[in-house]
Amino acid sequence: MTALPAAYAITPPSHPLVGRVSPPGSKSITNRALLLAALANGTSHLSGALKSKDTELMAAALRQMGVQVEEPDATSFVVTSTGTLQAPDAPLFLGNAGTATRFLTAAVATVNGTVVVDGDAEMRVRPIGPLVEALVSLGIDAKSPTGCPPVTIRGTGSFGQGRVEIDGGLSSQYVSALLMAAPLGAGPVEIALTGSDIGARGYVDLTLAAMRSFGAKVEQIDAGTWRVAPTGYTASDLLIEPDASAATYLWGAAALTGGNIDLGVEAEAFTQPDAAAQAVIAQFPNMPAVIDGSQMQDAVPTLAVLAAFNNYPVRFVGIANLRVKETDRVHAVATELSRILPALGTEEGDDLLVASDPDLASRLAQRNSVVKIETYHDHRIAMAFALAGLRIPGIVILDPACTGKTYPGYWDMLAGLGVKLTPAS
Ligand SMILES: O=C(O)C1=C[C@@H](OP(=O)(O)O)[C@@H](O)[C@H](O)C1
Ligand SMILES: C=C(OP(=O)(O)O)C(=O)O
Repeated sequence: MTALPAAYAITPPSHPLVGRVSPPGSKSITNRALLLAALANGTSHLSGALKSKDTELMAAALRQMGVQVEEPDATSFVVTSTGTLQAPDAPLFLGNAGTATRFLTAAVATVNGTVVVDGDAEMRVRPIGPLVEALVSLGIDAKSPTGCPPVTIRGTGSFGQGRVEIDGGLSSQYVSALLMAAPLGAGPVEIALTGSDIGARGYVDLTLAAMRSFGAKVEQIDAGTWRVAPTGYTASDLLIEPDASAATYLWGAAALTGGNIDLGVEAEAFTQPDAAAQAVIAQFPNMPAVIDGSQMQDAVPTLAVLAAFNNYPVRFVGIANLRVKETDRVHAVATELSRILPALGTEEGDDLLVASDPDLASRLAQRNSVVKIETYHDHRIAMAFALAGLRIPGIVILDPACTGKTYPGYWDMLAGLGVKLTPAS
């Protein structure tokens, strides 16, 4: 792959964006399927998969633990495993992949030996304490001195059994991580939510569906309790659906330019939570005055950029845990919107207020200045703010390569729709 420039200047297209674009495979499902295939005895074929930094980091970590992960083509993984992860001879480095980091932290408790789960500087400030405490309550020797990675897990080859409580308020990934490791328990494992509600529950549903595809038996006891049988996993073939969070940029690009982009899949067909954003985008430029982002968190940067052009101001609520994603997204979105126009985005507590202006594009059309969008190593800030560049001249996206976390082909996709991207610095 050729290296991307330090920045891209976007020229607003003079035409609506029209065409057929297949979004890449779902990050969430790919990283679940890679892990579950590695925990199964046999060979699993995963097709429609995402190949990006986050999934390559997961694949590399599994290879480090003795799992054979082959890549016959650009959208497939073939995973062959004995169903048992081996102790790696070096720490697992998972960059800023939240899914890989959290899911593996629980799964490596099944290793007979010591595993260190670590990430980059950003991951080292993303909390993992509640998951570590839950593992400790199961009798697992897990330590994270800072409450963030690195986490050191000294496994004895079993995941334990019995009841474990977890507060998933900061991240639903803690709950998914425990659920996915639970079929490897010495006996049944009961996972119960405590404390604050989990953010996007749809991700737990995604986890349960993936587990069942690989033969797990999960019983829902009540709204916040699951009992998982100690079945282990069975190798399976899986066709992974496209990424719903990636789809939000395409729905957004079509809405902002009055175009029509065919994704080859209807919003209703997705099982991922972010597909709910399509119904909100469909109302553009009359999106609601209050948008609850709690059940479509990764879509909030997309919706917030659209909101700048909406007919009415928008308040985003239910988004407190956007502060512990790749970057503090509440702050990043407010800051970068206000770089476009002072006070366009503001924070009020954990809410994000967008001072929408339906005339924003025409008001800024004559402006001759360049607005350099800081992207904080966050793929979603880069992808969402590129949408602003479809309407406003002078938008420059710094570090466009950061989209490689989940959508390496993002800029080629925009160029393919006729958007002019000029390398800049
Ligand atoms: O389970 C998953 O696949 C994900 C859960 C969400 O994170 P949190 O559970 O940390 O909110 C989401 O933001 C992330 O991109 C993917
Ligand atoms: C929050 C995200 O990722 P993760 O938590 O998996 O790093 C995301 O992709 O927007």
